[in-house]
Amino acid sequence: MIIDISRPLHTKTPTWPGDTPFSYEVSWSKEQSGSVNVGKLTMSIHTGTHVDAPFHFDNEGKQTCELPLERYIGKARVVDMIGKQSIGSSDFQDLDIKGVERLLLRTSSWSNSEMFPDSITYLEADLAPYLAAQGVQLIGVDVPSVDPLDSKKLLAHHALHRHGIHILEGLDLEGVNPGDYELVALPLALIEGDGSPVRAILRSWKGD
Ligand SMILES: Nc1ccccc1C(=O)C[C@H](N)C(=O)O
Ligand SMILES: [Zn+2]
Ligand SMILES: [Zn+2]
Repeated sequence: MIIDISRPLHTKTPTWPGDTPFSYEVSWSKEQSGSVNVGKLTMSIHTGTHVDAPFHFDNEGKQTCELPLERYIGKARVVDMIGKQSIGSSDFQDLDIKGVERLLLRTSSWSNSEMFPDSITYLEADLAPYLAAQGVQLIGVDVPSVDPLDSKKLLAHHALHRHGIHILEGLDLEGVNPGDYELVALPLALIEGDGSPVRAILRSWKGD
């Protein structure tokens, strides 16, 4: 069974304040072309469910096509982090995540999916070295950013990047039970890019 953990993209999908609104239109209709409807898509890369490429926050960082695909496909653990203002290494005291390569955090802090949130559960800068020591290589969150929404320094983004942890944002983890799954969330083959929208799905893990 496939669990779709992507947010739907349509004109009501909230965008980062000030960023490009989402739009899809048939720019060349079947009547006009004589054969097909042809669509045109305009959106920010950071709308809905997406990956951040390091170039998003580092001019020297890797762009989308340079992202290693194996990070975005494989065994992943969903953990419950509901009701926290922020998440640091101490929040993992009672959890054993040793050897978990892909970690998805269910914060449930984006309550109204039709509105951009006012505040979200964010990651503390001390989390990245802790996660890296456990073997984590990809972190996924159910909110638009791993940092506080008003952050300019993006401490969590930079710390995760320094520790080789890739970032997946804007997941929909409502109703997903904690546990192990297979994750697929592949970025597009954009030659240039500061990230990419993804179709993110989970499948039940069928054993190692
Ligand atoms: N789309 C934006 C427009 C303007 C300023 C920031 C953004 C971001 O998306 C940054 C965010 N920290 C992010 O997680 O990727
Ligand atoms: Zn982003
Ligand atoms: Zn980000």
